[in-house]
Amino acid sequence: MLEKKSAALILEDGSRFDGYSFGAELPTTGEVVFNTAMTGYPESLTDPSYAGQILVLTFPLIGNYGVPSPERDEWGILNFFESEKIHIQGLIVSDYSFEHSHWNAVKSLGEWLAEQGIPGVYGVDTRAITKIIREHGVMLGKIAIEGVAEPAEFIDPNVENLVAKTSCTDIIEYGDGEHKVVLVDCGCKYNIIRCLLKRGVRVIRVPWDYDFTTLDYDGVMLSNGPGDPSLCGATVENIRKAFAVGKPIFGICMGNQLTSIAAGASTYKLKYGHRSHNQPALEVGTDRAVITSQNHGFAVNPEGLADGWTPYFINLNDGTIEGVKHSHKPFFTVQFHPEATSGPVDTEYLFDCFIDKIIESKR
Ligand SMILES: NC(=O)CC[C@H](N)C(=O)O
Repeated sequence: MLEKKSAALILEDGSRFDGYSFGAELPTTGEVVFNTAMTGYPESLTDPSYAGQILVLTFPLIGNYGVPSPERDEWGILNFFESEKIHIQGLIVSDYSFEHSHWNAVKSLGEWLAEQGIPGVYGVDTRAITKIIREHGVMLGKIAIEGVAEPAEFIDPNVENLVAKTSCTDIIEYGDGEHKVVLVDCGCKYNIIRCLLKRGVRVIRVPWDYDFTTLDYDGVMLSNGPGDPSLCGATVENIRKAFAVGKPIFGICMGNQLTSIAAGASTYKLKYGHRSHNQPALEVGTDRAVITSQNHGFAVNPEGLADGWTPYFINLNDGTIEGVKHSHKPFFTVQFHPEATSGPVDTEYLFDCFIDKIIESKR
């Protein structure tokens, strides 16, 4: 057992939660968000959409299965993580498991956080923190560590273009499948690439602001990504050009928000985000609901959507828009994660719909 060092999460409203440090002993500041999923911390921590955020996990027992091996698949993609590094700013848990056990674990969660310079706090009531955020709305926070100077100010990560910070900077190609899909990397999760590759796609991953309409492609995949969608004007311009090209477009999360903006809608910040594995979404015009994995703090206001565009899914908890689609063009998007990892795979069929649209549009 490590020697206990005190650490605390301090919220903008002055509330303070005292616990102990694990991971890197580096104070930090960021936007405090909560996720209610019971599993998937290796995937969540490496999801680039969490950039700038201090993540609070409501499920109490965390770290019990350690951190998986960094093995890669034939395309060079890490098998058990969603990107190359941890993207969260800090981690807050209730009951940290000092002793992990899993066939595939190569280290503990605390060691992994320490290695990557990310602080963690354990021994706090993460459900109490969540209740405060739900009442007050999303807040900034600081992690303070005993014996180390506290960050002077609360810093809001969303004023920066986090997509530009997490996107690739060069074009990367994966696979040799028959369908050429441009993947616009706004801070892409690896499972989007895996879901495309296993469906016979050659993936051409391009930076967030790259004018992909100059390339030869069969379809466009717009990825998830961190921060405020209204800061990604360059991507929105390129999506408008892609509307004119007319080839299939599929957007996920940030990709949904940017497509909706390109189609005339706007985005706003939710009181607190949707981050869990059990968000119910209704397919508009049907009786079919799907259980979805989500991780977003912004949402689409559909007012202003151009003719032909309609909401695709609606969140059954709060009625927010969970995607848009075009009535006669092969364009559709979702706010949730059909590539959920971890999380329910109910909506992975949407990748098949995308491939079907590509096949149809090639005819
Ligand atoms: N996962 C995502 O793509 C999130 C999109 C955006 N950053 C939001 O929080 O709403």
